[in-house]
Amino acid sequence: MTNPLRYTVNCSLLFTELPLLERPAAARRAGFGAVEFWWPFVEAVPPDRHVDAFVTAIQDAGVRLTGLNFFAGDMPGGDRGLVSWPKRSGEFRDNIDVTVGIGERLGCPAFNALYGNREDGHSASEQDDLAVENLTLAAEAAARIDGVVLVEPVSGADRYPLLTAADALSVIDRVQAPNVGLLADLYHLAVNGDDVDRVIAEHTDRIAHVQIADAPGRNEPGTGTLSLERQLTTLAGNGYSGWIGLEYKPSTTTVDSFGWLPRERRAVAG
Ligand SMILES: O=C(O)C(=O)CO
Repeated sequence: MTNPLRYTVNCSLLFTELPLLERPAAARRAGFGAVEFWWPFVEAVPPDRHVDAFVTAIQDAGVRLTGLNFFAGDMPGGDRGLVSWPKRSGEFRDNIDVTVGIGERLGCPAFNALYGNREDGHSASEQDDLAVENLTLAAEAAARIDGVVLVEPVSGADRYPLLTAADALSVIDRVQAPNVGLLADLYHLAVNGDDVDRVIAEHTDRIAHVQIADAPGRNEPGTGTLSLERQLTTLAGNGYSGWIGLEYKPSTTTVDSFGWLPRERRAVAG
């Protein structure tokens, strides 16, 4: 790839060969200077010692944390966030200060608030109204540390209602906070049938974070049919200067899966 973009390793999908706390150092050894994580604990409010161990692992590795997902429920079990869930909204609210607190300790600027699947017994509008309230609370907390809250269209979850960039942007418009932005995962958008080139052409200014994987397969770039190199170059040309999250499932070992990205381009300063 020949663009000036900055890459960050998603240590929830990469380096899963290793215990979670060893992954930041492994990313550093592979030549990267930045990592991102899905919520790294099993509960919304983990014990302080678990939070401290996570913070220390990142500090000791000498990498920066560029993104952290809020608690999103049981992800392996199919949950995709609590933001719009009436029954578990309290857990999301309790989690806001813990997540932003970790961000404050590590200088992390971006927090991904997965929206939540549709739930039986609650109307879509009830869930959407709750999501706006919760995203507003999250945005207020993140603003205290100049952070941004991300809203992400996701594929592969039958009852997750945000599939396209337009779906996420309509939520963001309702929240009306300046620090809520689109997480454009080029893999999820493409798999959901969105017109990724058009999203980039029309909405680069609303994209607060980008993630990539190739499709089909959600493996490293070059394993599928997506035009990731061209799309990242266009994003950069349109003024996107944020991080690119490598959020793919390595088709081989994690270290071998970085073959597509020359080592000298892995840890760009800044
Ligand atoms: O659930 C997923 O696949 C995600 O990308 C969450 O950030």
